[in-house]
Amino acid sequence: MRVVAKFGGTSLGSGERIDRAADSVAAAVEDGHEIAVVASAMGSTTDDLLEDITFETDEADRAQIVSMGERTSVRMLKAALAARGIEAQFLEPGKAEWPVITDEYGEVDVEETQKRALEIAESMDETVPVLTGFLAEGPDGSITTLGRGGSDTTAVMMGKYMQADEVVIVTDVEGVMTGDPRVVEGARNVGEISVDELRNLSFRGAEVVAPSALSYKDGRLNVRVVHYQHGDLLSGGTSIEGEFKNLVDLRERPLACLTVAGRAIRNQPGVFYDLSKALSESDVNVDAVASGMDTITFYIDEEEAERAENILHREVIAHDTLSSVTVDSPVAVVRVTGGELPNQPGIVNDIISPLAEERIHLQDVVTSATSVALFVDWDDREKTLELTQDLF
Ligand SMILES: Nc1ncnc2c1ncn2[C@@H]1O[C@H](COP(=O)(O)OP(=O)(O)O)[C@@H](O)[C@H]1O
Ligand SMILES: N[C@@H](CC(=O)OP(=O)(O)O)C(=O)O
Repeated sequence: MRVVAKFGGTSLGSGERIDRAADSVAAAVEDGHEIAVVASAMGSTTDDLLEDITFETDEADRAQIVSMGERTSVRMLKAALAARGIEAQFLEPGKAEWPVITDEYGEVDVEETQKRALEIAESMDETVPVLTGFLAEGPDGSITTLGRGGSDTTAVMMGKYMQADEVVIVTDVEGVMTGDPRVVEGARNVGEISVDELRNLSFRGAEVVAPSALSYKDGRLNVRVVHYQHGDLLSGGTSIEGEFKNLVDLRERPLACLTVAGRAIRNQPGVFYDLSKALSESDVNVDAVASGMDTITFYIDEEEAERAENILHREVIAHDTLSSVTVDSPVAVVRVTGGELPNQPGIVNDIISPLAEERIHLQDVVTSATSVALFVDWDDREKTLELTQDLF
């Protein structure tokens, strides 16, 4: 198997941990696998270096300084592998074989990176390449970075472009857990998770895999997260399933939009609970919820509209603070999913401006970490789809 193994800062936090990392790589190589290593900076080195920059610097000097973290790690790992009789070679920006090349805007030059990654892959039957994670090389040969947490991105990108079978992210947790084990009690390994689900979690703060890394996950590449104490790179942990896709998708069936109005409804948390409980007890499936200060809107399948209207009406009668329920249908929803939505300031504006220019009435815009849902009149669905097609 061809595997890219990424060791995060925590798994390289001491000499002992580096020894452990080298043992696991050596064991996999001895079992006949082709292994490439992507290394982060040891422990909190990146944070420490950034904290020490107390003076004015430009981006180029800053990148040079922080790069020392990863550049130290690859030397350590290469030497630790050599001590185990494993032929290894460290790679960093500036070396002829270095693969991660960016253009003048800091975007990865896919063609060049892919070409170089394949060249490295061809050498893997003889040597273990040990690459600095997080770092890239600009068109003028300068060092740049892929942003915080960028080693995960290096690893999945290299996995894809080296045509590896698997990327293993080695870290200080058993895998993707039901909650952050540093905070919640009794967190357990989820075992399997889809790439879309994990991207949502990552954009919402689960550091375990950097969200931008997952954009490189395609269907044929396995990505797994394992604990550094597990020892075996080739089993265990959490498996990340599926393929990352940029998608503009129209829900095929029309929705109805049911709006309950009431005084300062948003400040009455019990009211929202009562309304959704009533719907869920009657098995009404809610597609989306949008709330304003004095309204809560439920989007549900149009066929359920009359039943749901009656259910919500009973709640209006039962609550003094609620005044009415109204229904608007048919409504269409177009969902834009993917890209780097949360990292693109103004993206929602970019999505809705063309709709405004065409005088398409937007009933609601519901955003999540990785998607934007546009609720429009049913008759405007094709036009909305057309106007959002060219986003990616
Ligand atoms: N749902 C989650 N599952 C696993 N780890 C999580 C989750 N949410 C947050 N984390 C945190 O992510 C950390 C691992 O990410 P990070 O510190 O960046 O590791 P590394 O140094 O290996 O890159 C864990 O120590 C854990 O506290
Ligand atoms: N060392 C870099 C890159 C990185 O990905 O680190 P880690 O794998 O330890 O999260 C940072 O701290 O941002």
